[in-house]
Amino acid sequence: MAQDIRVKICGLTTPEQVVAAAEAGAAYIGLNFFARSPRYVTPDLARDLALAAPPGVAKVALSVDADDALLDEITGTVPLDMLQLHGSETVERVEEVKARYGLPVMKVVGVADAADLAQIAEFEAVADQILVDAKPPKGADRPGGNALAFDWALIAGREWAKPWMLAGGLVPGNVAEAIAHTGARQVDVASGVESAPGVKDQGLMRAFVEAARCG
Ligand SMILES: O=C(O)c1ccccc1N[C@@H]1O[C@H](COP(=O)(O)O)[C@@H](O)[C@H]1O
Repeated sequence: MAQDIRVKICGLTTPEQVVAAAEAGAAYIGLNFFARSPRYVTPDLARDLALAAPPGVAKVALSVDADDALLDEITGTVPLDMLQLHGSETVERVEEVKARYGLPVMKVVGVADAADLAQIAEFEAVADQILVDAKPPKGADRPGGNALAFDWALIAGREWAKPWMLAGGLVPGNVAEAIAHTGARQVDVASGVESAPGVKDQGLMRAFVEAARCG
């Protein structure tokens, strides 16, 4: 039986990819403003992508330790539903961003071992959602989008007060198992539905959403 799982497809770079993600059943699309990412988009391109999204699909801006100038430009150019903070932003910075832009904030917590989970409790006090992602490997040149999974057993059976998403190394072939292990009701994917870095594949997006919902 189909489960009510919400999927975020992150790092879309063309209007065609946005339409394909929505048709595949994505509840959220992610627009990536981290300049070193193969999924990076300028605010002007992101505006076109956001306008290509059908009503009901939430548009999420991913940034990494962005200053106010960059967030001012992004939020002033792109119609958005949520800000995803994917760097080493503090609890105080999350509060500032929420107050300044009036948008829901999803804070990312990178997990490699049990000690990292303490951060979730800190951030759920201030963020609207938590994205639980794999911690990047040493020497990685970006803090996410590394096709790396963490040990899902670390969060099996955990419950948090705020809505949360699972990310990190998810692909059509493992997303059902990840959901079964962790109890996630929302999942996020970037590299796992691509034919090349930054190029989303319609068939993989469909397969991912179907696997997430149907197991
Ligand atoms: O996708 C990126 O390039 C990226 C760059 C910088 C920060 C975050 C990034 N992506 C986020 O990471 C998760 C997991 O990625 P993956 O599925 O393991 O490739 C992704 O869903 C984005 O939210």
